[in-house]
Amino acid sequence: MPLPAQLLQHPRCPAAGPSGRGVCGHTTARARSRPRHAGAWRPREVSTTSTTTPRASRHGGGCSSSSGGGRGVRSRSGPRTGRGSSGPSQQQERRTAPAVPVTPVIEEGPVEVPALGWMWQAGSSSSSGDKGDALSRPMPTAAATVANLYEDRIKAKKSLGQNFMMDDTILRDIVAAAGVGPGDLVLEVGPGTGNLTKHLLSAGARVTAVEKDDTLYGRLGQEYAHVPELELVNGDAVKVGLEDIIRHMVEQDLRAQKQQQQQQLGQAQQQPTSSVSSSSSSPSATSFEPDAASSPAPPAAPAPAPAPAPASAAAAAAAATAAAAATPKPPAPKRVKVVANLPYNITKDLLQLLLPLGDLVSDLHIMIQHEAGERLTERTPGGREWRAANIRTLFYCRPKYRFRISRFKYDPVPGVDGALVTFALRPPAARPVVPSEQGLLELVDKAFSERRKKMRNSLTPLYGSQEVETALAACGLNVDARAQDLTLEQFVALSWQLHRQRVGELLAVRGPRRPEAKAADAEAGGGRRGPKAGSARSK
Ligand SMILES: C[S@@+](CC[C@H](N)C(=O)[O-])C[C@H]1O[C@@H](n2cnc3c(N)ncnc32)[C@H](O)[C@@H]1O
Repeated sequence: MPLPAQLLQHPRCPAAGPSGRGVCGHTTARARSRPRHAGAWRPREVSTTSTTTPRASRHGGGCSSSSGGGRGVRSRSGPRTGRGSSGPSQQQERRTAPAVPVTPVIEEGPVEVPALGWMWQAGSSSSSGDKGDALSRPMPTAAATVANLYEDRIKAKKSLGQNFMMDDTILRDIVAAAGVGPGDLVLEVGPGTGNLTKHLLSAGARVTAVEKDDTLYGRLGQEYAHVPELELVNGDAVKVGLEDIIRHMVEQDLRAQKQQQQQQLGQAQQQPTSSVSSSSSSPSATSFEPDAASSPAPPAAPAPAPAPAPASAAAAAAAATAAAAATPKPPAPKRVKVVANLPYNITKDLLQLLLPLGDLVSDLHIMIQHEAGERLTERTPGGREWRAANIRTLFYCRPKYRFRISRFKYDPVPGVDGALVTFALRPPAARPVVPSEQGLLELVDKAFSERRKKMRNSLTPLYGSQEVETALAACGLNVDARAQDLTLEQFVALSWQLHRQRVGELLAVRGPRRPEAKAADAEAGGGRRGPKAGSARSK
């Protein structure tokens, strides 16, 4: 685990974990021998003085040993709009700040663990447009922010799956793989120390993050209090009502987009008006200039030409089209991206919650256990790893295994490696057509519940054995098939066939239906019909 030079393993650190690899990121004995911060992490204070030396910029707020009596990085930045004023020296500093890449500033000499909150100082918001300031400020590494937790004697909670990512390169890779860019809406589950959050924010996303741990939520809340791009929710992501939260994100953004569009329209309307009014105040001034120079008497202004009537209906249509093109389209709702280093114990529940939300969510990019990632992205039936979760996943999305992540990049070190997996969600209209989504999922769950049994036996609580055999045969499948032999398409065909058989039975009992009921049915079905029996051949 590469660490900044000054963040060597603390020899007595219990958090070094079983690996003993020094991933805890604690400070060296030298650094710790200095007066410990009253709290290495504090609510962010806004100082309007500019007294910071580069060294002091590493100190947390309130550290008695830091020059300027406050967090260097804060005092240096000056306020963002509405939060105090920046003195001339600060402005000068801002102008001259070199636009270096966002990398940790490694300094010589004794250092403290950098305080959390590397960039969200006044003037650093993406909305402020003042990037130079943010970029010139030291950014604590992911490892350092974790070390900061331990400095405050906060231990990682196993029950909450707290294995913090320690490698900024991986965090950047995740954000890049997720294609997060300016203006994107991102839901993060389990921000923890904010390690991933800060990379999402620095990519320009608006982030809503749900954290269950009260302590970590409290720390983030104070640190990012003045960051409008981040909204924090305290709660269990599985129970907090994620769908409502996501819907709210989309609606809020849509309102903001509409407001922005109206403002732009207002500005655009003002501009042509002023140019028209200036030209009308000195009509044809430019065109008459040469004549004015050669003749004392200005020529008479030509009579205004009558507005040309549209030569034809085609011209009128063209004019209407041009007018329509000039009218901006109303903004479209954005779909949300979910990016998270998930606690492994809630992966399954969260996927069940999020995969069906393809109308609101475009894709999930989640760090999960490597083995779980391999299983969920399996596409070939027949193996022991082919499960109900594969069918469900493929029904709702296209899963893709992106890259493996060594367990030694986390602290504490978990028992297994991680992986980044992407799930590109299908909007509801792009999913396979089935008689009932719930019915298909029940059929799949039941079929896999006793995977070693033949389906004509495992499905018996839902369907009779003969009924299943008939349906399998009608779909061109082996009547002895087991759940693990079938693809998603074959399950879809089977569910249609079973549905048809049931409807047929009902009709046989009730007798033929009246034509008007059939017509009503056809209308309700919207023309979306299932595949014909026999269209799904067994492999
Ligand atoms: C694996 S850590 C990831 C932390 C951080 N994002 C990182 O990459 O270092 C998982 C985070 O999820 C939080 N968490 C655990 N269970 C949760 C739940 N049910 N709802 C929301 N957050 C949860 C933990 O407190 C922890 O902060």
